[in-house]
Amino acid sequence: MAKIYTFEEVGKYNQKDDCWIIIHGKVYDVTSFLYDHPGGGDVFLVAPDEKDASVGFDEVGHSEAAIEMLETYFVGHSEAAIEMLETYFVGNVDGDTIPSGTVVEDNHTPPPGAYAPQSTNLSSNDGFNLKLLVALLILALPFFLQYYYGKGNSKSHNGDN
Ligand code: HEM
Repeated sequence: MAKIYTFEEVGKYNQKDDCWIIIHGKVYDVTSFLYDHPGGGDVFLVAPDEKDASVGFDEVGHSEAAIEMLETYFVGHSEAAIEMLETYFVGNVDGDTIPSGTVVEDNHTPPPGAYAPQSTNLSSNDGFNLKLLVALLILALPFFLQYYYGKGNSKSHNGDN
């Protein structure tokens, strides 16, 4: 489970050699990015009560590449994000029933109602439909053969007559 930080805690990381920022409920350590950020380091070195940069980040209209870069600096969730999760909480999932290989990294945890399990079901449905089709074709094969040879025989009879 990713660590949870309070807004106040994040506000303390406000130095050039240790700088954190909050974007959409997630906390990022951008120290190593201060001098590389195309938009400059000043956007990160802000007053403690301005540490939530979600609006600024969105308003710039950052590229897909920039959004993917966020993961590199992820250190944990903000308290506000965790409180938001509680709003949508309906219950716990039985861990034993989750298929192996579907567990994701903490920083990729899908929000409630995410689509991953559904897509697994879809693909297994596709597999089932294909098997059903093949089985039906195999079952229907004798009828095709009978029809084909039956037709052929009757043709040859007609020819004889
Ligand atoms: C960890 C967080 C951030 C990352 C990884 C990031 C990354 C980037 C990248 C890759 C670009 C180049 C253009 C693009 O690909 O969109 C960019 C440009 C820019 N960013 Fe950020 N950014 C972050 C946070 C912010 C914040 C919080 C602000 C302002 C509140 C900001 C303001 C800007 C501006 C103004 C530019 C445009 C620079 C220019 O083209 O002159 N960025 N950022």
